[in-house]
Amino acid sequence: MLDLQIRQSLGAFTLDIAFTAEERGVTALFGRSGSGKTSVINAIAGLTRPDEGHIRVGDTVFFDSARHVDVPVEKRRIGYVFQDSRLFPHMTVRSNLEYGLRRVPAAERRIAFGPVVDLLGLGHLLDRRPRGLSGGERQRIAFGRALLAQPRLLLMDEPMASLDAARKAEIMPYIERLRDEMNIPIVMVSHALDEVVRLATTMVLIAEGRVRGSGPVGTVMGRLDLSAVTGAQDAGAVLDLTVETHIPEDGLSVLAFDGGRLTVPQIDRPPGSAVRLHIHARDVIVALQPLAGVSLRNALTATVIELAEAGPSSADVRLAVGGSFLIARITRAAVRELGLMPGREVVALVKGVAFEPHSGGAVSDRHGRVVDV
Ligand SMILES: Nc1ncnc2c1ncn2[C@@H]1O[C@H](COP(=O)(O)OP(=O)(O)OP(=O)(O)O)[C@@H](O)[C@H]1O
Repeated sequence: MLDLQIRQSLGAFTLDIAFTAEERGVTALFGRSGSGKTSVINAIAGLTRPDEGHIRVGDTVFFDSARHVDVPVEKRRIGYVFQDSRLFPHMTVRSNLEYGLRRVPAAERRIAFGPVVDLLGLGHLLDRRPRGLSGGERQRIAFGRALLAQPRLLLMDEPMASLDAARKAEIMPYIERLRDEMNIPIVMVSHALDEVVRLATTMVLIAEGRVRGSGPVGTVMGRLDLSAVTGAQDAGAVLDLTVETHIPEDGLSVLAFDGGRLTVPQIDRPPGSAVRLHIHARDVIVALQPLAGVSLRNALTATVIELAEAGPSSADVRLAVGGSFLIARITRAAVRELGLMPGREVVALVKGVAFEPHSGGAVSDRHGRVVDV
């Protein structure tokens, strides 16, 4: 368990942050510029000192003001990856990587050079120098260097912010592999919702130095009160499903979760794989009963949980589907005409989904694409 509770005055700005997160996977600190995300990871790294509170990772206490614990930066064994890779330009890729390894006594090394090079696809780059490599390649080397320093925790501050969309698409699968195969907790700062939805296990939404919501991504994204913080354009829910079966003759895959099944264009992952879907509120339609004679295949039985205004003419409807949530953005006139209110059973029709692969294994080129279903 990652357990953080800190108060810290930074000039006129006050950071007052508390959250817990699973150690497994990626904890994403998400918020606008200036909300305090970097200040939180600087405190975790030990680069700054909170006025009070505690920072713990599992049994390891980095900071605890009540117990006068403040482990110095170099003893925390935290890997830090910045927006720009900060590699040594005069050294080869191999030497840059070995720099991480050499800082740890041989007896304490449990992450070895070869597997990290394989994991990050760096084998063909070892004799090159950082100059001339793409931004994505340099960032992969920075991940490798941080990993080889045998960290207890990996901090990533906007690791994709300086990359264009194509490079970002290239590097995301490597971050997924880090997440799924290395068994090191990762705390990542991001202000890009697509990154958070794709990579995060736990999402911590930060605004003005405070946590507005935290928990599993699907739970945080499914809250209507937070859609203004995440960005109204992006309102929508996240579902974690499992590939149940493929229907090759129709080019379809059937995905299952505790609220039912969704049929999507065939995806390149074996049955049993975990798949994450980002379902935008504008792609969900609400009906009072199952519709006959429509081309949409995906209809889920749902219960209205909550309604909120989303604009002069629109409303967001939060729907429970099994243990998961969907959000539908519809007109306020429709809310009135359908008599929608909390507790009402409805049918949620899903028009489109975006794939966000969320487990190890091969990543196909379909991932990340928005498709109509
Ligand atoms: N040492 C400091 N002294 C005074 N103000 C500070 C200090 N450190 C941070 N701040 C202020 O704290 C606020 C939060 O900064 P922080 O860099 O943590 O935000 P952020 O969410 O990471 O933003 P960005 O995405 O732009 O990096 C900002 O208003 C910043 O100016």
